[in-house]
Amino acid sequence: MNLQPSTYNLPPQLKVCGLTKPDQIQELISMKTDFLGFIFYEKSPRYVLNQMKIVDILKISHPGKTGVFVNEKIETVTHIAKKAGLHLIQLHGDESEDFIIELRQKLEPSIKIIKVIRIGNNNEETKIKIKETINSLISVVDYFLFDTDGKAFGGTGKQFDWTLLNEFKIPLPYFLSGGISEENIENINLLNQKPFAIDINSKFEIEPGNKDLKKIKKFISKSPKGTI
Ligand SMILES: O=C(O)c1ccccc1N[C@@H]1O[C@H](COP(=O)(O)O)[C@@H](O)[C@H]1O
Repeated sequence: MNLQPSTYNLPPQLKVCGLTKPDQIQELISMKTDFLGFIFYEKSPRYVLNQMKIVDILKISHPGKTGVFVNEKIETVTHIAKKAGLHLIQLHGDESEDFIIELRQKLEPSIKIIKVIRIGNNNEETKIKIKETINSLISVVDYFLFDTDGKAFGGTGKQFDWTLLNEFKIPLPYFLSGGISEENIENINLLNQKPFAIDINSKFEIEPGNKDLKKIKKFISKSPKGTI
């Protein structure tokens, strides 16, 4: 294969989020996507249950099926996790430490929890919020995910100032997210502590929930995963 010279490096793992089409999911699996993200938030234009049945998700054979929830009831999260055979739960709202502790008790022990920290403008207030959130959640989650704080809970297509992360020691592996695209990924080199995974979504779509597989393929082939 004739690879073009890469201008960026990628972390070891890739998550593609906002999936709604079974044929695209199969192709992403054959492209060795590590995490498949399904959005269980009714207000999202990528709400998976508008396009697929829960049993269709159950039938997908892949070890990184991730359910994205926003301020959902514990009973709903645990019910969907079981019915869809999820391996990871991504909490993308304002879920508290107590909520996560209770959720953890009710989930199958093998299910990992990703807690999203949404990041606003680069200022003192934001820094304090990030520090406090990290410290309060370190022992109750498996991964952090840093995304941009915007009007919507997620899928904003907007990037936050990644250099803000250099101000903290991040005590868990983390996913980097928020408007990641071919144009801005090279800024990953500015990060002192590299992400465990990147999470791509709206910048790789033809329309919400309809992924641009050619674009994703090109993105991965320009820089094999694990080059950082
Ligand atoms: O994509 C959505 O519609 C969505 C809705 C509610 C919560 C999370 C959502 N997606 C997550 O948002 C981030 C960033 O996406 P983008 O690259 O900025 O489009 C990603 O982690 C998705 O899991």
